[in-house]
Amino acid sequence: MAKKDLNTSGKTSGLDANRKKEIMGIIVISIAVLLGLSILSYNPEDYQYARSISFLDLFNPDANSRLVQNWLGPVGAYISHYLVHSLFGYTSIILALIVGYHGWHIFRRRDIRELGWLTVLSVWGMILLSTFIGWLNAHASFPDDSIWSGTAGVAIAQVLYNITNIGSIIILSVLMLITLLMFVDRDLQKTIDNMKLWMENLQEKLDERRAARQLRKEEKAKEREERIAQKRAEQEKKKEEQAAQKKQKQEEKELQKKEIAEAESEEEPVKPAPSIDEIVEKSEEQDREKREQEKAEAGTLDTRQRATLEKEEEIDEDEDDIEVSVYVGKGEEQADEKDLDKMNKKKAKEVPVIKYKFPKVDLLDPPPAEGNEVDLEEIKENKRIILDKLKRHKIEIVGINAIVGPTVTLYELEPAPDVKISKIESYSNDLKMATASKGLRMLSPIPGKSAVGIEVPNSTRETVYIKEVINTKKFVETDMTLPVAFGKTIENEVFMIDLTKMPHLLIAGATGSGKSVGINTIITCLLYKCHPDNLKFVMVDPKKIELSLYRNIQNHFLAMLPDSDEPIITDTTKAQETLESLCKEMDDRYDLLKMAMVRDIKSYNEKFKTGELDEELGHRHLPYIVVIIDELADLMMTAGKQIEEPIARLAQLARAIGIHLVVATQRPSVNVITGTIKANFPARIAYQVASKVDSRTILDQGGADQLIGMGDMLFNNGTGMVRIQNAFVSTEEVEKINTFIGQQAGYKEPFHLPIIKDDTGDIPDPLEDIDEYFEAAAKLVVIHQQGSVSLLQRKLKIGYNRAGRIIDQLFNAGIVGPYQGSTARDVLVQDEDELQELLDNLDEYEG
Ligand SMILES: Nc1ncnc2c1ncn2[C@@H]1O[C@H](COP(=O)(O)OP(=O)(O)OP(=O)(O)O)[C@@H](O)[C@H]1O
Repeated sequence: MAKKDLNTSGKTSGLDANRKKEIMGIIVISIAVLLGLSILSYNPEDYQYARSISFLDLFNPDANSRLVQNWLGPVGAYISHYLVHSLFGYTSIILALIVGYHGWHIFRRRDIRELGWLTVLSVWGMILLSTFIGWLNAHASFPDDSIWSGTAGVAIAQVLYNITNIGSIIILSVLMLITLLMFVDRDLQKTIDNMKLWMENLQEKLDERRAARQLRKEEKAKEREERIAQKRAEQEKKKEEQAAQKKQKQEEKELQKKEIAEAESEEEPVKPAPSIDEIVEKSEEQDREKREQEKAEAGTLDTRQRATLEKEEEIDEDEDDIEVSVYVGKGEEQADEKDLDKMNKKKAKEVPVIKYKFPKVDLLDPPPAEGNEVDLEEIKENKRIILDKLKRHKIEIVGINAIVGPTVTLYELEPAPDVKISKIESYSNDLKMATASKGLRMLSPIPGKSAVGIEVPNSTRETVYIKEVINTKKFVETDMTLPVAFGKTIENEVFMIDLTKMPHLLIAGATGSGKSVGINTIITCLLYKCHPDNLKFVMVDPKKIELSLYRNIQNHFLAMLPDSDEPIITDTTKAQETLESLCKEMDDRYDLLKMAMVRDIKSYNEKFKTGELDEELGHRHLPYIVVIIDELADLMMTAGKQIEEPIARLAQLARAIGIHLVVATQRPSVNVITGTIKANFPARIAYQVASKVDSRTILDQGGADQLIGMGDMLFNNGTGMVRIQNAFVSTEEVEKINTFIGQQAGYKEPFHLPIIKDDTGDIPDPLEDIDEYFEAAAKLVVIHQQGSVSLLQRKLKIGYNRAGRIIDQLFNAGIVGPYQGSTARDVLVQDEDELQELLDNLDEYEG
C-alpha cells in the first residue's frame, strides 16, 4: 500500500516532478559551469574577432572562428565580454557560482526561495567587490588591469570617489566588512558575540598555556632539586665506598705482600733484567698511582681534617645572628724527648762502616711553654665584618665555621642554596680591605664541600718551632725513606712528605719570604732521620752564604766532584759540571740496577746488603743523593740551557735511582722556571710571592700572592693544595747540628761523584791530578790481570769513587782497556817489566 503511494506520489503526465527538478538542476549547473568557463577564459581580443564573424560564418567550416581564444568560442567571447569587460570583471564569477548553487538546490529538490537573501547578498557582494577593486585599480594602480573589476566597477568607484573623495575607500571598506560579516553570519550581534567569545577563548587558552608552562617549570625545578639531592647522596655513598675499597685494597695489598714474601722465601724465580725504560716507567707508574689515590682521597680529606679538630666555642651574639663554631686542631702527639735519640742510636749501630752519632733532639730550641691563645674577640669581629660585607652585596650565608691555625684562621662559609659561589670570590678585595689584613686567600669552593673558605691572617701569629715538628710521634715513628716535615697545617697537624715519593721539589718565594729557612727545615729533617751512609747532599749555593754552614758535614753528608776544593758549589761552571756528573752517576746507577735485575734503589740496596751482588762487578751500596739548589735564577741567567738540560734530565729519570732535586728560586719567572723544568717537578712549594703572575708560574694558580711571609707557604703536588706554616729552624740550631756531626770522624773524604770525560774526544793528560795510589794500583792490576774497581777498593782500602777514578787514569795511561759494563776491563800490559817501562816513559813525559 505504502509502495503504491510512493510510486504514485508526485507523478504528473510524462516525467516525474522530482526527475524534472533533477534535470532542471543539472541544466542550471551546466549553465553555471559554461558561464564560469567563459569568464575564466576571457581574452580582451576575443570580442573583436567575435564581432567580425557573421552569423553564416558560424556554419562555414573554413571560417576563422577558431581564432577566438575563449574556451567556449564566439559565444563564450560574447558572454565574457559583457560580464568581465563591461560589467564586473572577474568578480562576475560570483554570478556563475550563484547560478551553480541554484542549480544544486534545484537538483536536491529544495525550495530555491530559501536562496533569496543569499542571492541578493552575493550580487551585492559582487558589485561591492568589483567597485572596491576598481577603486584600487584607479587610485592605487593595483591591480594594474581593470579586468579584475570591469568597467562598471571602475565607474561606480569613480562616481563614489567624486562624491566622497578619499572617504570612498573607507566607505567601501566598511561596507565590505559588513557584507563579509553578514555573509559569515547574518546576525551581526551574534557575530560580535561570537567574536567576543572567540577572544575570550583565546585569552583563556593563553592563560592555560601560561599556567601549564609555570607548572612545568616548577616541576622541572623540583626534579632538579631532587636530582641534586640524589647526586649528593650518591657522592656521599661513593666516598664511603671509596674509603671501604681503599681499606680493602690495602688489606689485599698487605695480604699479597705477605704471600709474595712467603713465596720468595721458598724460591726466588729468575726474572729477566729490566731495561732503564722499564725501571723509569714502573716508578712513574707508581707515582701516578699514588697521585690518583691521593686525588680520590682528596674528597674525604675534609672529614679527616675535621675529625681531628676540637670544637672550642660557639659564638652566638644576637638571637638572629648566625652562630660561628670555632675549631682548633688538637695538635700532633709529642714523642718522648729520648725516643728519637734511642731509635737513631739503634739505626747507627746497624751501619758499621763508620761510627756515627745522630744529632740529638735537645740540640733544638724548645718551643715556649705557653702557646697562643685563641682570640675569640678577633674571630667575632672578623665574622661580623665578613657577614656585613656579604649582606650588603645581598649574599646570604647560612652557616659559618672558624678553624684557627697557627698563622691564619679559615672561615668556612656556607652560602644559601641560590647564592653563586663565584659571586663571593669577586668581593675578595673588598673583604681584604674590610678586615685590614695583609693577605686574604679565597677557597671557592673548599675542595669537596659546598662551602667557601676565607683565610684571614691572625693578628698574632704563632711560630712553629722545628722541635715541635721533629719531636712528634708522627715524625719519630715514620718509616718514610726521606721524611720531610715542613711544618703545621691549619688544623695543627704536622705536614710530612717522603721526598722519594715526590720525587723532586720546586720552591719559589720572594726575598725574605722564608725559603732559606724552608731549605734548612728540609735538610734538618733529613739529618735527624738519615744515616750518612744512606744520604748525600749536593749543595749548590750561588748566593754563597745560605748553605755555607753545611761545609762542616762534608765528610759525612756531602757529595762533590773529586777535583773540587769547595764542598758547597757556588760557581756556575762547577754547578754545571756537577749536574752533568750527577747525570753520569744516574746512568751508572741504572746500569747497576739493570745488572742486579731490580727496579729501584731500595730493592738494589737490600740485595746488595744480603751479599747477592758481586762487588767485583762494580756493585756498591747506593746512598740517596739530594741535590739542593738555592737560587736557580743565578744559574739560569749565566748558563741557561747548560743548566736547564741536566736538571730536566735528572728530574725526568732520577726518581728510581735515588737522586732527588730541591730547587729554589726567588724569581719565579718563566725564563727561570721554564716549561721543561716545570713539567718535571710535579711537587711545588710557594712562599709569599710578589704577584698573581708569579703565583701562577709556580702553582698554576693564584694564592701565593696572598701569603703573608715568614714561612707561610702553599704546597701543591698536583692533587691539591695545602697551606702550611713552615717550621722555624734558626741559624744557631743549624750550626749546633753541623758542629755535632762535623766533629765526628766520619769518612776520609766527601762522597765523590764520577768524573765526566772530555767529550771533545781528546784523552785528558794522564799525568794531571794523578792519584798517589796510581802506581800501586797499576801494579795490582797487572799482577792480577784484572782491571776492576773492586780489586782496588779491597787491596788499597779506598772508596768506590776513588778506585773508579784511578781505573779511569789507568785507562788514560793505556794500562787497562775501556769500560765493558758488567765485566772487568782488559789489562793491556802483559807483565811488570812492561809496566815499568811504561811508567818510566810517563815520568819522562812529566819531567
Ligand atoms: N718559618 C718561619 N717562622 C718564623 N719566621 C720565619 C720563618 N721563615 C722565615 N722567617 C723569618 O723571615 C726571615 C727571612 O727568611 P729567609 O731568610 O728564609 O727568607 P728567604 O726567602 O730565604 O730570603 P732570601 O731569598 O732573601 O734569602 C728570617 O730571618 C726569619 O726571621
